[in-house]
Amino acid sequence: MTQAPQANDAPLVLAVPSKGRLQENATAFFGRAGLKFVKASGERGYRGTIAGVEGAEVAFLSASEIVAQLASGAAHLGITGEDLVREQLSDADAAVEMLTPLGFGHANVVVAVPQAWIDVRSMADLDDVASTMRARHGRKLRVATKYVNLTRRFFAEHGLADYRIVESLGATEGAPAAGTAEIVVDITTTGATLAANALKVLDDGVMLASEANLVASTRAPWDDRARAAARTILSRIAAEEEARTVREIRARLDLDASALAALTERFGARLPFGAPAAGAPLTLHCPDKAVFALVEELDRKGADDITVTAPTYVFRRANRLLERLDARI
Ligand SMILES: Nc1ncnc2c1ncn2[C@@H]1O[C@H](COP(=O)(O)OP(=O)(O)OP(=O)(O)O)[C@@H](O)[C@H]1O
Ligand SMILES: O=P(O)(O)OC[C@H]1O[C@H](OP(=O)(O)OP(=O)(O)O)[C@H](O)[C@@H]1O
Ligand SMILES: [Mg+2]
Repeated sequence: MTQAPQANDAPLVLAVPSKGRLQENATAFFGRAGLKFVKASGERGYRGTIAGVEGAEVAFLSASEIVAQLASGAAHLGITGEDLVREQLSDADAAVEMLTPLGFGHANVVVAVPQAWIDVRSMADLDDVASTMRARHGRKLRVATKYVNLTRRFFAEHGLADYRIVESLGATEGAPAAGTAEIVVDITTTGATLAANALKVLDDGVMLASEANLVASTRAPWDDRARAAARTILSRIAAEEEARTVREIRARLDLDASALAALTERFGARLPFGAPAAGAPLTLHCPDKAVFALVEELDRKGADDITVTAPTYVFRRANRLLERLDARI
């Protein structure tokens, strides 16, 4: 049984991107879940709280610092890119639990070569280039990247060994033109930066398809107070997520139990409030994709006043996010 949270327990630390590509989307994401950040004044805005949530502190950090704080246990929960988790943590599966992808911050980590290399389309072709360079000129292929670990792993999987990494912490795509490397490994979304630098992605050169994730630390001090705050936060996030993908359908229609069961089964719907009493309206929750097919079926069965709404939140006892967290801490 869980104890009542103690006031002197450590609070939950939620790490949120404070700059860069993920910041705006992360704040909007929590906002939709009814979680509003309040910046602590006088602390230069690096710390804050969540309006109406006891026992939680917000740390505003860069996406990469968030990974470090989750790994050390200084933060309990954080939003960051999967690319950074995979790059920065060699023991990601032990240190953190990826609770859920968030549907924003999509970007691919890719191997890109000069467009002028018209015969080089695959990692196997690149391997040939690297071997030839080594044999003919005694030089190793230079790869500019900040994704050192992901690159080593991916190249090893493709049996490519004749290369050298040139660590790059900015303007990586410019390295081939500047003459500091032959090829690059970098992150891309639109491909505009690669194109502007006359680079192309190899056909099998997508190392990782990344997006922003809600990530939990297994090493943070999960006192009862932090657990209680996590419960509040994750139940709101799950309630918003469930609501976003569900439609509520109400209708005037009398069906017997077996017809109702067949209907819910066929459309992946639920009866959130059970079978209606005689004469009472029928209420269904169905996946948004199934809504019109279900409406048409209700119509065929003689229903009237079929009313479809999108709920704001659906709080359910079964919470996938909490279950994932509870399994790890
Ligand atoms: N087009 C993109 N380029 C880079 N990162 C992207 C892109 N789209 C989404 N991301 C995600 O955003 C994360 C943070 O990148 P961003 O460049 O915004 O951070 P930053 O705080 O500016 O850090 P840095 O100074 O190291 O770039 C990336 O690791 C990746 O997960
Ligand atoms: O495929 P695209 O849509 O063109 O995006 C890719 C570019 O965006 C990122 O840089 P960012 O703007 O974050 O600058 P940074 O290198 O200073 O992080 C990334 O490092 C690429 O250079
Ligand atoms: Mg950046």
